[in-house]
Amino acid sequence: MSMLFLASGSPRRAEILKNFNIAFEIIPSTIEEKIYEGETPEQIVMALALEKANSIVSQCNEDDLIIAADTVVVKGSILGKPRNYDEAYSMLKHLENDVHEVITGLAVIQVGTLNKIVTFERTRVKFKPLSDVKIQRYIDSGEVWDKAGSYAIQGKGSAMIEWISGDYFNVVGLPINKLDDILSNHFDIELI
Ligand SMILES: Cc1cn([C@H]2C[C@H](O)[C@@H](COP(=O)(O)OP(=O)(O)OP(=O)(O)O)O2)c(=O)[nH]c1=O
Repeated sequence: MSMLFLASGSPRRAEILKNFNIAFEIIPSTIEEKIYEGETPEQIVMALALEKANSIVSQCNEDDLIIAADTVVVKGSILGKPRNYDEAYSMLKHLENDVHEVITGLAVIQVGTLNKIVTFERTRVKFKPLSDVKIQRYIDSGEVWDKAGSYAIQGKGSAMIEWISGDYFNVVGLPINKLDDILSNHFDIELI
């Protein structure tokens, strides 16, 4: 019997997929997220998503499908996860009172055939103005650490957001609307 695998250690990605009546297992990928020089954010997130998916192929069976994703925040440069307080502070300072993009690369591969679909989704997000004190308090809340761009739209970060344009779930890390199309059109799997 074929199985669906999510190659991710992100609890958010698993939560999004759990909304649906579809069985899946989690195998976190252990790839080193290296920097791809000279490539666009879209190329980078697609390459990383594919690399994450490929990294668990040896643990699956021929009929299985693997899903993986990679999310970055983009405003001029690419903002990944903050490594320390100063990085979190400068990311949030850079994002406040302006519009940025959240781009998620999505890869779905079929183990036996190595048939693969790799794509990306983009969501625009507008932050409201944030005082320095507010930024400090937000970092102190502890929410920033494992999040691209140092915020979580699904958490306290929601209070900093004026509007978004595009798929909300793409910001949280899994563009579910696009994943639904891929599973349905290419692999005969219906989420709904
Ligand atoms: C912008 C934003 C990002 N994020 C998260 C989603 C991703 O988990 C994380 C970006 O890091 P990723 O490297 O995409 O994913 P990950 O390392 O957490 O998990 P894995 O590679 O094992 O799948 O940022 C939020 O949860 N909320 C947000 O609003």
